This record gives sequence, C-alpha cells and structure tokens, in this order.
Amino acid sequence: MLRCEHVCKRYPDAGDALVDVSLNLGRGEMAFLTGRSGAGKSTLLKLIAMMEQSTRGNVFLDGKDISRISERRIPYLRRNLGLIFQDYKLLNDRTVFDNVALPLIVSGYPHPEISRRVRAALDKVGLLGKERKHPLALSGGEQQRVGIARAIVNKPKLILADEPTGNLDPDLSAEVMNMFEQFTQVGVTVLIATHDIELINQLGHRVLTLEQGHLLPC
Ligand SMILES: Nc1ncnc2c1ncn2[C@@H]1O[C@H](COP(=O)(O)OP(=O)(O)OP(=O)(O)O)[C@@H](O)[C@H]1O
Repeated sequence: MLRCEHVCKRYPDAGDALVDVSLNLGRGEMAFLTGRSGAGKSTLLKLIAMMEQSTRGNVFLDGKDISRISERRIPYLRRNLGLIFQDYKLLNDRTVFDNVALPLIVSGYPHPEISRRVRAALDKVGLLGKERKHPLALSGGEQQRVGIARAIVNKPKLILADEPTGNLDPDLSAEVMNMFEQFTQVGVTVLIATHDIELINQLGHRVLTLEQGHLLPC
C-alpha cells in the first residue's frame, strides 16, 4: 500500500532531514514511526501526504508514484489519505458535523451522501449525537475523535497520524489506538508517528525507527 524507495529530503538552508529511507507497508498493516525530536518523522509523513516533495527517491501509494506529481493531481490523490494531527486542527467556529463533512464538500459529494457518510464516521468513533456541538464544547479525547472521523470519512486506504495521542491520557490513548486497530481489520493501512514508547510496547505492532534521518534496521 505504501512504498518508499531510497527517499532523501534536504530542506533549503538545512541539513538532510531524511537519508535513503526505504520501507514497505502492506494493506491493513499498522506501524509506529518513532525517533527523537528532529529525527525526520514529520518530514516523512509530509512526503507521503504530498505536503513536501522528496529531493531524491520515490514514494508509491497503492502502486502510484506520488513523488513528483503535479499540484493539480494532489487533491485527487489525497482522497486516499486520512490525516490526523496531535492538535486536532478542527475549525472551532463550525459544528462537529461541518468539520467532519469538510473533505466530502471539497470532493464535491452530493448533500444526502455527505449526511450519510458523516453520520457513519461519527458512529464509528462513538460521537453520533454530538453533530451539532462545537469542538470547544467537547473534551480533548472527543475532539481527537472528531479529527479521526474527519480522517476516515473519505474511506481512505492509508491513515497517517502525527502524535495522535500527544494530548490524551493513557485511557483515551488506548481507546484511540483501539480505533486504529479496528480500521486495519477492514484493510486500512495505518502509520502513526509517536514518542510514546509505552504505548508502542503495549501494542506490539511493527516499529520503524528514524535516527537523524536514517531508518534503523528492524
Ligand atoms: N520546513 C523546514 N525547513 C527547514 N528545515 C526543516 C523543516 N522542517 C523540518 N526541518 C528540519 O528537518 C529535520 C527533521 O524534522 P522533523 O520535523 O521531520 O522531525 P520530527 O522527528 O518530526 O521531530 P518532532 O518529533 O520534534 O516533531 C530537523 O532537523 C528539522 O529542523
């Protein structure tokens, strides 16, 4: 589902953020991406999310080379991706429904389909009934679940999560991980960048470790 081949990233006026990174994640696989601050985790996620371009090497999503695609094709290919962030990145002046509906509106779905899919996504994360609330009226765990509902509403093949449990207590973190594991049951691939070693050890999935831009052998 996700393949990186000899990926390098050098930011202008900065050193190498990624050096010759190669990896493969299969359909329905869940893996953690870890490493110290500055090791290159966010950079790798940004390359996969088409927010940055690699300096060298190739990234393949579902067999398609996305490393040097035109700006015009990015929104279309991003529909295969669900992105989740530590700080939720919700629009606080919009309702939960509107936040989750956003990717579908951008993709031009008809209104009844949007309504059906948003409700299904909120149901999956246990937030059905909170559609009319605003994010700030929800707990941190609930806000993160809104972010997860927004990430899965397009039925993505790959979920990328950058420190998704960074602001959550251990119980809520476990709940979020449990949700990710459920998505893998239906074939979704999940890559999670995290510093949370305890969580990683508890769950026992594959661990990809970056050190100064290099991927360490497993
Ligand atoms: N836009 C940028 N311009 C220049 N240098 C950058 C940029 N983004 C990241 N870097 C540099 O690239 C390296 C990797 O950064 P990155 O954010 O990918 O690390 P990280 O492992 O995600 O760190 P953290 O855990 O602190 O989020 C760092 O040295 C960082 O300073």
